Amino acid sequence: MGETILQVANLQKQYEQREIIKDLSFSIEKGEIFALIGESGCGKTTTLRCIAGLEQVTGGEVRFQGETIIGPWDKLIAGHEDIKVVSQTYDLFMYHSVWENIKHPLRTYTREYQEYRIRELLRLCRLEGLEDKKPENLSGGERQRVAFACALADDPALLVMDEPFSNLDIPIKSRLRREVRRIVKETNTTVLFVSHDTQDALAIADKVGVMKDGELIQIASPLAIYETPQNPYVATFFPHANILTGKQLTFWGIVRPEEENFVIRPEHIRIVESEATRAEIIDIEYTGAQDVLEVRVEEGCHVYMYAQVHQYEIGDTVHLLLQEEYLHAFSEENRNICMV
Ligand SMILES: Nc1ncnc2c1ncn2[C@@H]1O[C@H](COP(=O)(O)OP(=O)(O)OP(=O)(O)O)[C@@H](O)[C@H]1O
Repeated sequence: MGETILQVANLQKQYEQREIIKDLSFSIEKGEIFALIGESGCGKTTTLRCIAGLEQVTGGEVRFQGETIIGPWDKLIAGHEDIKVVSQTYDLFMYHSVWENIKHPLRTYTREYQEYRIRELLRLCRLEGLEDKKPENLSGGERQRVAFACALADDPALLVMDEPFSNLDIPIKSRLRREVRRIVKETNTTVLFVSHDTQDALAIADKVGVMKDGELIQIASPLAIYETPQNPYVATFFPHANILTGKQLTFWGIVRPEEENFVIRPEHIRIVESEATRAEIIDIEYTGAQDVLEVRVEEGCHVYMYAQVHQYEIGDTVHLLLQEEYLHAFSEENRNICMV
């Protein structure tokens, strides 16, 4: 077990009598990347702001490096000097060079240290050659890296990022996610970030917390969140999840308690040559690398699965194999927590 750097205990936050954060508890260890994911409006940004000391909490406590975080009502300058927040808009000085931007958080250090540290950050964030440019003339991905360099400059104990990849195109996003993880691990920085994109969380987090209506409904590794979601809500946060009842599993000859609910991922349903379960393809979505098939097994029982592109047509009859070893059952008390 590593050293716990942040502990959130029974956090609550109300705005005008409305409960936004109900009762939130989790902790982060030093060097860990923690992703908070959830639908729009579920309270992710509010949680980040409470943790960073930018909002007054209504109840509970945030402890950072063993000390209680003080809210803005009790502090002249809101926030904590060892927690750096990177906002969705990056907050850069658009008319000053990249060099000047990174120098700003280092202004209290000696000139020699500033030079050394800026060069190190330019290398780390792959910004060499861009130091004289102004952010207004950079691409979205480059701006994001500058914001990241600025946030890391003063070596914060905790980096808090709100939707860090939301304004980026998909190819840039995927590369930047890998870069962020590399930099964070290289510098042993602790990161808490929020996203509504589950791919962000799977790609870079060590631990994921899924939020729903101001509560955390599961905290686990990306693998466990994907493979053993606690309830249908978490399961369907990832595309094309198949939620099946025990009764529907009998179409595949699988015998399980009829009233139980299960999830099976699309990659674990396959088309086979043998006379297995018959089904009809009712829709096909071309995604480039593969086709997503929607297949009707029986009236009221449709599943999603993946196939090679342009191999099938709508109306084709196929035989399906469901890999039973990948079936995951929801417990009774969690089975009804679904997406609305
Ligand atoms: N200062 C405020 N005063 C009143 N209500 C607020 C305030 N800030 C946020 N809220 C409300 O709290 C709820 C949660 O907002 P929050 O920004 O935390 O959600 P979020 O999960 O980060 O959403 P998104 O993914 O869309 O950014 C929303 O209904 C929002 O309208």
